[in-house]
Amino acid sequence: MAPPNPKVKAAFRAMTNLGIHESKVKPVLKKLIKLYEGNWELIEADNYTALVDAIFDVEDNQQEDNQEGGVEVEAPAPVQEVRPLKRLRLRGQDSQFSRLPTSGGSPSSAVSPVKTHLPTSGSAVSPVKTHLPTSGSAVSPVKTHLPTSGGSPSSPAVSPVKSRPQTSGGSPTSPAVSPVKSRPQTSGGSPSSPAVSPVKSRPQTSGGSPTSPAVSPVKSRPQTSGGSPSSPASSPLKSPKPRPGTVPENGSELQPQSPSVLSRRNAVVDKGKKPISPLDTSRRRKSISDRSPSKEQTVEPGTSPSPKIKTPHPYPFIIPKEEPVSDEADYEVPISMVFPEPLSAEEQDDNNAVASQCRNRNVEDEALVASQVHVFVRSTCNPDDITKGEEKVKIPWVNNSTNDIPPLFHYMPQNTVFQDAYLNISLSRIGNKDCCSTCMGNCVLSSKPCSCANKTGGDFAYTAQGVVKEEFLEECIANSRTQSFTYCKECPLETSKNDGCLEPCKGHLKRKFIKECWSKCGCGNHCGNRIVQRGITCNLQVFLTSDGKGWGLRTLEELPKGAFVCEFVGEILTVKELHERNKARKYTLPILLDAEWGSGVVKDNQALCLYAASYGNAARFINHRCLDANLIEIPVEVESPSHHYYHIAFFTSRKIEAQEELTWDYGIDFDEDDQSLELFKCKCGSRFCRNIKRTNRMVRSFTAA
Ligand SMILES: C[S@@+](CC[C@H](N)C(=O)[O-])C[C@H]1O[C@@H](n2cnc3c(N)ncnc32)[C@H](O)[C@@H]1O
Repeated sequence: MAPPNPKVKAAFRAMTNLGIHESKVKPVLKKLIKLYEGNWELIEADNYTALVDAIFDVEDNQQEDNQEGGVEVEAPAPVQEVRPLKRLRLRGQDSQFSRLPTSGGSPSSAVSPVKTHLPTSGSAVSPVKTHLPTSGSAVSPVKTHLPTSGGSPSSPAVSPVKSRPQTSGGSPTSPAVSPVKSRPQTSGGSPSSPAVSPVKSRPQTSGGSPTSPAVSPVKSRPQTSGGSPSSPASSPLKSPKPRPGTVPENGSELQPQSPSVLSRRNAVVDKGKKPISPLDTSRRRKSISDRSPSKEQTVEPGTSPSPKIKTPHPYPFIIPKEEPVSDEADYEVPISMVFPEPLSAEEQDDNNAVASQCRNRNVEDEALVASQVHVFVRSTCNPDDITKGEEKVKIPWVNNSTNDIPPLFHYMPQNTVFQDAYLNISLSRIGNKDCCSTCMGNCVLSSKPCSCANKTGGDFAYTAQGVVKEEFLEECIANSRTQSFTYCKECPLETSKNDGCLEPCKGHLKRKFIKECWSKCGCGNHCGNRIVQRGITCNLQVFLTSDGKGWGLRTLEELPKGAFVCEFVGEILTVKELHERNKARKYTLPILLDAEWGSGVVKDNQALCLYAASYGNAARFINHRCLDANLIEIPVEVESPSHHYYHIAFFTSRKIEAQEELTWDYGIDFDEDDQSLELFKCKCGSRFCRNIKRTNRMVRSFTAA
């Protein structure tokens, strides 16, 4: 028999000093060693906080289980024993994850007990108790079963916490927030930087208070038949009131822009273009009629073609490893988890610091990192599903080349108001022309276009097969390339800056809208004119790109031309909030929901944008490609009869092969001469790359001089 590991002995000793008996320590320690892949630094850090946490949670769970089953709970441990453990655990929670968002706006104390099962190296399944934020006080108990490392071929590595594949019963809730469309920017392209968000706003209502915390349902997700009452997906979009500037540093660097974007100086860039004045046409894109059929380099060598195939472990802390603790059989280790709520700017900083420290493994305060990492890992980095069960499909992530993990963010399946945005979505505002209340079944199969189709332009945008019609799609693509703009007399973006320096409107891209049927329509949820609102249905995967763009999103299945991939989801901000955020955090370039701004009906304080750095969905991982990207964004009207608020949906602009990276043209103008705007060095690889052209021009002019 191998001599006892001195680290194990030291751990026992430390626990004994805290009054915890060896018998309680041993099984938990064994699990922890596996969970942390034998990384003793994490276990020992902060006087064995992780171990104490786990032991404590085991006890908690045992007690809860006993209570649930009506069984007499064993006598509580002496107060002296328990207190120090509680403190340790609570301190960690308080530091970053204790306050949970609720749809009601106030930090919620309510949590949804969700049972998940931790993967184990053997066949045993470890039940893990998680506490998820709820949209209200409702609690939805959800049981999840994690595959064991040996059992599930789909598990690339053992994940500390496995969220269950979504289900009809409704997913656990997620912290509410709302997306906004911004553009990616940033110097150097941080792989950890979050994302972008599209959304569009509608003409504000004159009576509505822009600052009203009114909650409006933004996006319904009809397909979750069971619809958890606590699911934020079905709840209004009002988020709690986090402090302004809650964007993680790395997230703030990622805002892609499509419809419109802000520069660091708050200059508007539409479709990624440099601020353009009505008189300045020089910066507009030239129309290119033939789209390049070239495909992105997509398949990462050695990556799994589908989530079903086992891939090398992407995360260093979660891979079980042989450890000489004991030869006892694996057993269940319940661990309590509290999911985070939107973090304050400071907390975001802390989190980002933790994440980057984890990556670099070059930290000054290992103890701090270690004490936070286990919570972070459990709640955020499930390699089997970044959505935490919020979507109908799982979206795994893989990284076969480095130890990097995806950036910290809160997965959110639908846009949610950050604070002041007023959406004014109500059934009473949806008139007869705005819905097809007398329709039945599937509108798309009808020979006559319904009212919704009329609003789309006289015909349905979707075919009976559920893809965007060729003609409609081609028009959208052409519009995005030729860039036709409208201009405000007084642009909400400029006036909301409130800096005494009113600049002319930079222009807002004209777009073709799709109007989908919705709840006030007579048709059913299966109606073919309800595509975007059903959410993601294709198999996607987040992966670390091999060409320096950081993380990217790819499809694991072949997608036909015109197929819906995902919506751009993020926080819904007013442009005023956006400016405030930009003051607090430089380099943020959100996307504007500016479809109606040129009409003059949108007041400054009602103009909206989307911001996906902190809260968003899989779209935050979509990288930019100049001109011949394989996705096109199309604004989609679902629940709002005007274009004050709307959704931005990504559809394939051509057939896409399985394993191809999904890309979107952020609309960046690499000729940007605004010194305050830091753009990443484009590595899209397109032969139309605007950055390459710019570089070539610079070289030429340099040589000429
Ligand atoms: C919306 S995020 C996309 C996801 C991001 N790659 C990540 O790792 O989180 C936008 C950021 O990705 C990087 N990026 C996107 N497209 C790129 C490109 N074509 N070339 C270089 N970097 C790119 C830039 O850092 C940009 O700020």
